[in-house]
Amino acid sequence: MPTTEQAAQRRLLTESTRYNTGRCLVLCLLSLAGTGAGLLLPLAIGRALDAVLAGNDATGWVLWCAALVGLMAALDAGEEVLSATTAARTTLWLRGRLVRHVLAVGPRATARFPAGDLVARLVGNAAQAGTAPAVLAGLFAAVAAPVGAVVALGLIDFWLAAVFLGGAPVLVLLLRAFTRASSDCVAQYQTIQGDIAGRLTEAIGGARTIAAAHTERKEAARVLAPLPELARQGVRMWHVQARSQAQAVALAPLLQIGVVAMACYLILQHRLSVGELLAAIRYAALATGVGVLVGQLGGLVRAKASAGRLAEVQEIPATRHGDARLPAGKGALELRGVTARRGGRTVLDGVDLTVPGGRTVAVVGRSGAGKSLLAALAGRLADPDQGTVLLDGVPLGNLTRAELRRHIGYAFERPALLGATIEDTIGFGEPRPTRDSVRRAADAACADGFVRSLPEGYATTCTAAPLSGGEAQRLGLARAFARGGRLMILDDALSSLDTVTEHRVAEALLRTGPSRTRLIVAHRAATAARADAVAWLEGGRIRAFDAHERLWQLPDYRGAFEQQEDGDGDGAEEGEGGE
Ligand SMILES: Nc1ncnc2c1ncn2[C@@H]1O[C@H](COP(=O)(O)OP(=O)(O)OP(=O)(O)O)[C@@H](O)[C@H]1O
Repeated sequence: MPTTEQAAQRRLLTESTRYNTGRCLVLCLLSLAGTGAGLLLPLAIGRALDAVLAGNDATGWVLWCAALVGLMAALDAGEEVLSATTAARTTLWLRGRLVRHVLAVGPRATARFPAGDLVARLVGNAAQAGTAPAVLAGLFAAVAAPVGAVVALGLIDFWLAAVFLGGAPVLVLLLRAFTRASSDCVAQYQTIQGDIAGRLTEAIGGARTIAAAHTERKEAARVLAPLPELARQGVRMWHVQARSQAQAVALAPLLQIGVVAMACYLILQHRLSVGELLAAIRYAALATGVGVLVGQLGGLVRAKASAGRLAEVQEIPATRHGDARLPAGKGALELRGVTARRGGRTVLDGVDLTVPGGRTVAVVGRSGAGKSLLAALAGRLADPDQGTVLLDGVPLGNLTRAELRRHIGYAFERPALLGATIEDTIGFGEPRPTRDSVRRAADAACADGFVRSLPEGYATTCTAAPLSGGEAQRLGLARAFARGGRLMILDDALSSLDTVTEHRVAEALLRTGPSRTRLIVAHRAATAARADAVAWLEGGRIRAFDAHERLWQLPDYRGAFEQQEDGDGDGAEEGEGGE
C-alpha cells in the first residue's frame, strides 16, 4: 500500500477509535479489571491451599476465589456486549461517512473502483474495520494479562520472572512474524473478495445480455474465476496462524517448565511456599498464554486491512466547489482549451466551444467521439484534465454546489429512476419542484399520458411500474424540465423516443424560451436539424461549428449519422450502465 494510503488508513483507525473514546476506555477498564481478577485468582487459590496445608481455616480465601470467578464472568459478559455494540456503532459511523464521501465524489468513484467492489468495501470491509476500536481495547487487555503475570511472578520471586523474561524475546519475534505474514494474505484475500463482488455486480447488471447470449455457464465461470486464488490465500492464512500457534505452543511449555523448575529450586531453598508454587505455575501459564494474543492480533490485522480498503476510497478527493454565484445571464457556455483523458487516451484534445446564451447547440460525432464526455464536462459531472468550462463567464469550479445544480439540468439516455414514486422520480433533486411543475414537466416530456394510466398515477411506486426504455427516458426528460435552470444538457436523452414523440418533446424543449441554453447530444439528423447550430466533434476536437443544413453538404458529416442511425437502439439495455 502506498504511504499516503497507509497514512489515510492510520487516520481512519485513529478517528474511529477517537469516536469511541469513552467506550474504549470503559472496555479497557473492564478488560483490565478482568485481567486483574484473573491475576488475583491464582494468589487466592495459593493462599487457600497454604491455609489448608497449615490446618487453618481456608473459608475466607475460598470465598475470595468464588467472588473472583463471579466477577470475571460478569466482566467478561459486559466486555462482550460493549465490544459488539462498539463495533456496530463504529460500522454505522464508517458506512455513513464513506457513503457520503462516495456520493460527494460522484461518478469518479465508480471510474476508480467497480461498483460491486465499492459495495463490498462499504458493506463487508466497513463491518470488519468497525471492530478495530474494540479489538484494540481487547488487545490492550490481552497484553496486560501476560505482563501482569510476569509482574506477579516477579513479586513472588525475582528469579521466577527472570527465567520467563529470558525466553520472552523469542515469543515477541513469533508474534511479529505472525502479524506481518497474516497482514499480507488478509489484504490479498479481501482484494480478491472485492474482485468477485465487482464481477458479480457486472453480471447481475447484464443479466439480460447473458441470458440472450446463453452464456450463463461461461459468465458464472468468469465471476468465480478468482476463487482458486481466494482459496489459496485462505489456506495461506490458516497456515500462518497454525504455524504461529504451533511455534508458540512449542515454546510456551519450555518457558513454563523453566519457571516451575526455578520454583521447585526456590522451595528447596525455603524461599517459596507450596501455595506460591501453585500460584507461580498458574502465572507462568498466564504469561505464556499467547493464544488469546494471536486471536486478538488476527482480529486487528483483519480490521486494519479493511480500514486500508476503506482509506483507498476515502482518499479519492471529493469534488470541490467554490463560493461564487452566477451573474444574470442566459446560460452562455464556454469550453476553453478543454482536454480530457479516459483509459489512457486523450478523448478531448484542447476543445474550444462557445454556445451563446439562450441558443440550442447539438453535439454530433461518431460513436466514441467523446460527446457524452463533453456533456459531462459542460455540467461538471466531470472535470477536465486541462482547460476551463465557464457558465455565464464563471468557471464551473468556482460555483457553489447548490448554484451549479440549480442552474444546470440534465437528462440522460438511460435515467436512473430514483425515488419511491413516479412523482418522486420526476421531482428528484434539491430544491424539490412543486407538484404543479412536476405535472407540467411530465406533460412537456410526453409522459403525463402514460403516467396517468398507471394503477395509481403519479403515486405509483417505481417498483410497481415497469417502464419501457422510451417511457423511462421521458421521465428523465420530465425531471430535467421540472428543474429548469439556465443550461439544459440532454445526453442522448431522446434516442429511445419514436419520431413523433421526439418531435413533440423537442418542440417543448425549444419552447422553453430564449432564457435557457440547451446542449443536446444528438445521434439523429432530425434532432441536429432542430438546433441553432451543430458542434461536430471528431478526433478529439471540434471539426466544425455551423448550421446543420450547411454541414449536411459534407459527406463526412452525413457519414457520422449513417453510422449512428444504423446502430440506433444498440446498447440501450435495462440497468446496464445506465444513468
Ligand atoms: N471511464 C472511462 N474509462 C475509459 N474510457 C472511457 C471512460 N469513459 C469514456 N471512455 C472512452 O471515451 C471515449 C468517449 O466516450 P463517450 O461516451 O463520450 O463517447 P460518445 O461520443 O458519447 O459515444 P456514443 O455516441 O457511442 O455514445 C470512448 O472511447 C470511451 O470508451
